[in-house]
Amino acid sequence: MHQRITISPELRDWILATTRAGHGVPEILRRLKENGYDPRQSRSIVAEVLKLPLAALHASTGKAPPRGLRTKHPEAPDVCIDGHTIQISLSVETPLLRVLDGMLTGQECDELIELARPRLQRALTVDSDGRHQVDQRRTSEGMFFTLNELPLVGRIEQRLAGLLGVPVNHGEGLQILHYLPGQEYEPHYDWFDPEQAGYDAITAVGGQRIASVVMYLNTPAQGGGTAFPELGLTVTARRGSAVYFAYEGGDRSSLHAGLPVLQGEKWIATKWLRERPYSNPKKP
Ligand SMILES: O=C(O)CCC(=O)C(=O)O
Ligand SMILES: [Fe+2]
Repeated sequence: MHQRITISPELRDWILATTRAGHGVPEILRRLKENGYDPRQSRSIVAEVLKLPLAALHASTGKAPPRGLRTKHPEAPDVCIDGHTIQISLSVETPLLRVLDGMLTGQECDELIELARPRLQRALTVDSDGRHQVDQRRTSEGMFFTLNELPLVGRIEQRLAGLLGVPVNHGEGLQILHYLPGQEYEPHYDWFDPEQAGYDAITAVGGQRIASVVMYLNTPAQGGGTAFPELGLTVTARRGSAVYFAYEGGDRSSLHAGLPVLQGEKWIATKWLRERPYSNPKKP
């Protein structure tokens, strides 16, 4: 399991001393990079030690923080969209996170699984040049629906748009993932690292990702929850429920993982949202 990012007293002292000596954040980030620190982690560490909002550190990288749309965060107890009621059963403010019960009906879950099953392929991740690649950190199988590909997909996308106040075309195509026992998705961020070589290519259309919704299509017999190690929180994978989390400007507390399935299998549908229009919905 991934450890919470720990900041050694020496590193903390060095950051404070370097700041007091008159060096700015860009210089501190440059020196950390020279010393082998991952830039995304460095920004989080510096933000924490200097008590700066993480988004402020984007300025140090020469990349603008997201300036497009932001999601509206659903508020407890319930939200009703087109006659479908979703229960907000847990709310966290940092990171912005909501557990959504009844996001999908049991029948919608079953239908999504059956539509996806014949189209599954080894799930990929996006590499530093913006290309999709096989990755040992992600051992599940998956597939993507295009936007509004089928009436069921379109209905779910409309529901998410209503719930989060972001038009459907800000969404990437719905991704279905299937995990077998032992399979997992190791801790990661869904937002793109501005320091990453392929950042400009990945964000050229749609801009930065601002939020994710992971919808559980079945209840694994054991394991398979979504863990947020910075919070010490694991969201139970339960058929029809979902976890929504937002991370505008890059938020390291949104670190999360699909825990290994211990028994049975796990199916999820993930929707990633961008700050600007990303997809062209298929006309119904
Ligand atoms: O499998 C999970 O619970 C998390 C999936 C996830 O993080 C993703 O699809 O980005
Ligand atoms: Fe993720």
